[in-house]
Amino acid sequence: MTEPASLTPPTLDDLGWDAFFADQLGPEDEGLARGRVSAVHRTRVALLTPSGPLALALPPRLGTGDFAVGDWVLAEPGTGVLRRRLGRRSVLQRRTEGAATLQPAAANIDTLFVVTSCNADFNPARLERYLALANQGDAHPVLLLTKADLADDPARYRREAEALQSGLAVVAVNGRERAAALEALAPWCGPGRTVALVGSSGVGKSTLVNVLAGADAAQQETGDVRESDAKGRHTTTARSLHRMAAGGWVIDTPGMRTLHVSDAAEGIERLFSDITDLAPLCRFRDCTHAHEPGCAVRAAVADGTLDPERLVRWRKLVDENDQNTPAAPRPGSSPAGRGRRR
Ligand SMILES: Nc1nc2c(ncn2[C@@H]2O[C@H](COP(=O)(O)OP(=O)(O)OP(=O)(O)O)[C@@H](O)[C@H]2O)c(=O)[nH]1
Ligand SMILES: [Zn+2]
Repeated sequence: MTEPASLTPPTLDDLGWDAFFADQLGPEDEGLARGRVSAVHRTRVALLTPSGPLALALPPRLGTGDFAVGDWVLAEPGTGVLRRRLGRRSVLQRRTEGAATLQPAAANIDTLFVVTSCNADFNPARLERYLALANQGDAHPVLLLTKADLADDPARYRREAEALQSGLAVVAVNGRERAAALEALAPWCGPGRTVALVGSSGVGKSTLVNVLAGADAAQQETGDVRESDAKGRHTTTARSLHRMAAGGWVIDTPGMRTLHVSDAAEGIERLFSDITDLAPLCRFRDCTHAHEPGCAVRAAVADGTLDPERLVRWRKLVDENDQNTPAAPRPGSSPAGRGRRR
């Protein structure tokens, strides 16, 4: 009799180990356990390794906040004592209220599924924030449209979604139709691949995680558990890595709903490449595309090739990002001189 897949420890390849991580090893790392962070709790970090689960033993000075689900670490076999965390290929991070530094939420993700339903939840400005986050963290975004079955004109949502970022893959998916959903998402979910889901409450993320990860996700938090909370709050703060039926891994990412962009200038630039690609054609090199003569961006709005609302949203997001991103100290500027009036 063969063991159920969920009881067989994954191989390194299964876990997503590849040359990017192998290249970070030196001779001194010989014999260390290579583990992938499967859950980050307030006081502990859980690993998956080819020899089974392992609890990471952290030195006293290190909090669990330095780790993200999906991270790769080297630890002493047996004791689980941390040696070091490996460099990340991608990371989703955000600044939480009052925090000075960015908090990593998930690491080494290949694909970020940005989930929205085809109804009032569909909000370009919010979706653009998620896309900027994915771009900035080097995770490839894919937009998932749920509840197309309930929409009068699902094609309209698809058109609007495709216009959010050049080349963006948009997939209509209904988690209540298991086989079709698995097939639609298969390109991103195979062995060694890691996906994460973001989107607002009620769009169908839990339903999709359950479809993708089946029994593995059911052991953890489910929509049922959360619904039992009368105030609609999450009953857990942990994020975790679930093995998908297709061989890859899915990270559910609670706590990434209210999204304030910061430190995401490059992600925003990629998102709005239709605007940023035009900027070099403006007469002034530092054109703000607001009032300057010879502005190629406003010309594109005038001739109908650029949606004026998109320009408004771009400006808002850039401003928000500037406000939330602590300015790097400029050479030669003293703190006292910075805010001075002339
Ligand atoms: N008709 C239809 N219903 C859907 C679809 N996707 C999800 N639902 C339903 O929408 C409701 C919300 O789905 P959830 O998976 O709990 O949504 P969620 O995004 O996880 O929400 P939170 O748990 O609050 O984060 C459930 O009743 C699902 O059955 C879809 O494509 N079509
Ligand atoms: Zn301009």
